[in-house]
Amino acid sequence: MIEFRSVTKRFPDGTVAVDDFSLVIPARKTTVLVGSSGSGKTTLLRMINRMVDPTSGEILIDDESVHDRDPVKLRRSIGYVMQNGGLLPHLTVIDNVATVPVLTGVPRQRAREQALELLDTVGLDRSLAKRYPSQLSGGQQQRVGVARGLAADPNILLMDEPFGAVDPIVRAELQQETIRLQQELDKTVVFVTHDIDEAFLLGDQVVILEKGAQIAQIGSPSEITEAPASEFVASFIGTERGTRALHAKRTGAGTVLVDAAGRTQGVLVEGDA
Ligand SMILES: Nc1ncnc2c1ncn2[C@@H]1O[C@H](COP(=O)(O)OP(=O)(O)OP(=O)(O)O)[C@@H](O)[C@H]1O
Repeated sequence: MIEFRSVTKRFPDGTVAVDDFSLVIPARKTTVLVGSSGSGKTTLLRMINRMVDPTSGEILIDDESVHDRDPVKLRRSIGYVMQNGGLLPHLTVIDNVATVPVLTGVPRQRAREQALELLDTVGLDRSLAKRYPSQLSGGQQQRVGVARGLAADPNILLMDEPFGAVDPIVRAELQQETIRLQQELDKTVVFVTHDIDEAFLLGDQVVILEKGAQIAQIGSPSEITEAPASEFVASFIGTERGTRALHAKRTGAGTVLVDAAGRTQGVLVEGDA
């Protein structure tokens, strides 16, 4: 479990990126922080692994303040996946994945074997292991980024707009892979995005943020769609535009619920009555 207690971050230039933020992030679930650009999502994420330290307040992991942890060790024990994959351009795929384990003392050969297994986990062919990041597609680079984030077998995985830079089809593939990985690996995932559809697809808990990381609403995707807490949330999730309005559609396989764009959102379970 990760807990933010009244956390504020004021940068030296006076910008208050996060203003008195409190949140409990349950273990082994995916929590998505979603909000428009500049709402403080990245700053929140980076305070978990101490890439950024709060000005005031506390962040606890399993009831222990991160402030009492060595920042380097803490950072290596938490997986972090960045938007551009965060790969080191001068290292091959396999060495990119093996870097953190080697730094923490795993023998190089063992770390490389584990790295190959991780390529399987994220759905990459092992034949890519010797390539450099520039020789991969954007989607492949993101998968390597995820493998890298998982390399230290962390309990916590932080993902910062990891699929922001890939095309919509690859993005959808990566989202499905993320769902599969989460079921398989059972990590505490904190995922940042500005895409509400991605948030609803991946999040067990979705936190909608306004400027200064003010929480506009927090809940499961269905709790939020069924009862948006404010005009802001309603317009953010698009209910006003009607894009999320569901209607029933009969198909050969039964009745499904589709949204305004024609995407299937669920299957209607019909009772006997
Ligand atoms: N090092 C810094 N110094 C000064 N201000 C900063 C710094 N880093 C971030 N900020 C400011 O803090 C606010 C929140 O930034 P942050 O990157 O956390 O937002 P975000 O929600 O992740 O945005 P985006 O989706 O654009 O990445 C912004 O106004 C940003 O300009």
